[in-house]
Amino acid sequence: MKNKKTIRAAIVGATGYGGVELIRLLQAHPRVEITSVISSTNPGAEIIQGFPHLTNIMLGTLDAVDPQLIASKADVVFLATPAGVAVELAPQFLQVGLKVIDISGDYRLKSPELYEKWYKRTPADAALLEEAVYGLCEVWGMEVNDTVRLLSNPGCFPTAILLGLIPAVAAGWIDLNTIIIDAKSGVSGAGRGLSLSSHFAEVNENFSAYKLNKHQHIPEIEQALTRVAGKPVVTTLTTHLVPMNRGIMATMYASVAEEARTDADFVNLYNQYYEDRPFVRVRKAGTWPATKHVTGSNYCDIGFAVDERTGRVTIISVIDNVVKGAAGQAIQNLNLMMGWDESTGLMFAPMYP
Ligand SMILES: NC(=O)C1=CN([C@@H]2O[C@H](COP(=O)(O)OP(=O)(O)OC[C@H]3O[C@@H](n4cnc5c(N)ncnc54)[C@H](OP(=O)(O)O)[C@@H]3O)[C@@H](O)[C@H]2O)C=CC1
Ligand SMILES: CC(=O)N[C@@H](CCC(=O)OP(=O)(O)O)C(=O)O
Repeated sequence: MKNKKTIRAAIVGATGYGGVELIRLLQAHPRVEITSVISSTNPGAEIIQGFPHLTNIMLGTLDAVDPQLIASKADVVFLATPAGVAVELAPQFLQVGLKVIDISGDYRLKSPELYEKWYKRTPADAALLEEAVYGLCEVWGMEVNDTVRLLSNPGCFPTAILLGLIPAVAAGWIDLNTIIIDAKSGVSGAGRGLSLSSHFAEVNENFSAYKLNKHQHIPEIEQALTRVAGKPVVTTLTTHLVPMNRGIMATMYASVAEEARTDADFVNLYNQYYEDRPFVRVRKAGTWPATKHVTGSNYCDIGFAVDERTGRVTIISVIDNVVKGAAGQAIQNLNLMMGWDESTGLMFAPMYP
């Protein structure tokens, strides 16, 4: 597929938040044609029936989940489906020769036992878990190329958290035993399905913590940090739901090593680490990002505050969960798989206000 001028893409889960965002971004991508949008529950329906905002943009009807049909129409398939679905579907799509980009958590953990423990589901085939490439572009983008058949897109919280922590961990600037992560997400992170916890009256004017010490992103974060550090890393993550549609803010705390004394030290380190990476923006010392600074975009913005009094650093990292945390990063990975510039079709500014 490398350097092919254009490719044809199919989207499974096209009626969910991640899938609809893939439609929005891919329809404006200069080298991708969306040739199939797929629904397991409503094949045959017109896509604009449920999504009037796509009027005049996306025509046609939803296809069924039929690997042979999809392979006849597309080169690559995005899976924007709930946990457990890609375990079943990815092997079928690979079998018919499609490339697979999975935005669920099904292929992120290398250990089947860990997946079973944290997701409480049957894990994917161990050989496919081994084969899947974890596409955190700014860190392991060099592994994403035309040989990749199965690309596992990082989770929304892990994307913000890992981009915020990895340069400091790689440099040995923070004490690995002291990392605490406090993260907040807008409600779209929970998907489009109805549930009591995402009900307006439950979320509006409210701020709640959930899945304490049980969040499925904990092993994903630890797996990545362990890989970077070269020794086991464990961490505490508390996730919160905040009354907004999009956005994740991850606030990380850790004790700093002697050589990392000031905000400016961190700014320089991160600017070096992310040099030439178009989607990470490091804030100047003394200024910090807010979720609105990245809304609707593929950016991750990061800022720092070193406290000489406590010897700790606070790192703040923000993303749009549906873009950089899902559809945008998935397209960034597709660009790398295709040998295209990683920013192709993704260089739009955030929405403001
Ligand atoms: N929302 C977010 O910010 C992020 C989400 N993710 C992950 O991405 C995935 C999708 O998330 P999101 O879009 O929010 O979820 P949604 O619940 O909004 O959408 C999921 C879609 O999957 C489809 N689906 C459900 N079951 C099946 C099945 N058995 N076979 C095929 N399709 C099925 C449904 O469409 P239909 O009924 O029409 O088939 C549904 O619209 C999840 O794994 C999520 O954890 C990752 C990062 C961020
Ligand atoms: C607000 C909210 O509920 N967010 C979800 C994000 C889930 C997600 O994106 O799941 P995977 O990355 O594991 O696929 C959560 O915290 O579970």
